[in-house]
Amino acid sequence: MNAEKIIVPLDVSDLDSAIALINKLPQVTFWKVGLELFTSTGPKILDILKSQEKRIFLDLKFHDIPNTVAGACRAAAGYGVDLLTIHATCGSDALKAAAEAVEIGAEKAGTKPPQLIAITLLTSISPRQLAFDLKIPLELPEFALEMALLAEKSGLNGAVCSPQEVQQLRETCKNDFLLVCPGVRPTWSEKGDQKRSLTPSQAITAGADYLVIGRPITAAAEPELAWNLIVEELKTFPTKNQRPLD
Ligand SMILES: O=c1ccn([C@@H]2O[C@H](COP(=O)(O)O)[C@@H](O)[C@H]2O)c(=O)[nH]1
Repeated sequence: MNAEKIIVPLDVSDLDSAIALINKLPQVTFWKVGLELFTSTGPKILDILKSQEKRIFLDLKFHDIPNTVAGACRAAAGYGVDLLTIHATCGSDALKAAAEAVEIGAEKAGTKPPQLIAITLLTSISPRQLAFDLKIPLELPEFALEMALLAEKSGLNGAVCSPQEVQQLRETCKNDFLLVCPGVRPTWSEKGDQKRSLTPSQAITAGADYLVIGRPITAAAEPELAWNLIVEELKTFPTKNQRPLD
């Protein structure tokens, strides 16, 4: 079912707004908790989502030295979430330490380890910014691919990439390497700060396992209508990669 491949971010600042959004969109089975909500309200939202049997993407995008990311991953794995993020640019030592830490943290908490996925390059970065701000001397698709391969080699379960790079990653990485795409924009929505978008059907056709779609749904005048339009669009595009998380 393609609707289950859509992850909606709870990009709000307080619990009441998060609960209101969850109640407004009961069809959503997979929610993302990110930096804003987790920093302002802590892990309470995870219990709320779990009590409603929702799947959870804890998108904290860890970026630090190996010892520190390992500690953070051990703690986050104890929450029993489905997906957890770390930046690939932490480097292989930190990625390996993080991959080991989620297993340890989950075992200690008696829960299933999250799938640890690496941010390859934020979808808000343009090729020009990669070259001139970040001074990375590679073409953007090559850099994203290298980051995904580093994550794969370091024992991670998948990567976060823009829909524009997902086909190349799908063709190069192992079949069971999860590819999660934010920066997805239906034709009728605004791009905002996203620089490397494709439409939901293009992203799925290119090989994305999951799409993260926020403002086109959550900031729409009628979020449920926006959700339905996206689900309708995806119905005509059978998925190549039927890989449920469990
Ligand atoms: O490279 C990345 C990594 C994470 N995100 C997150 O996805 C959502 C996208 O929200 P939209 O409203 O659909 O733009 C947001 O929570 C980001 O933190 C990303 O956009 N790009």
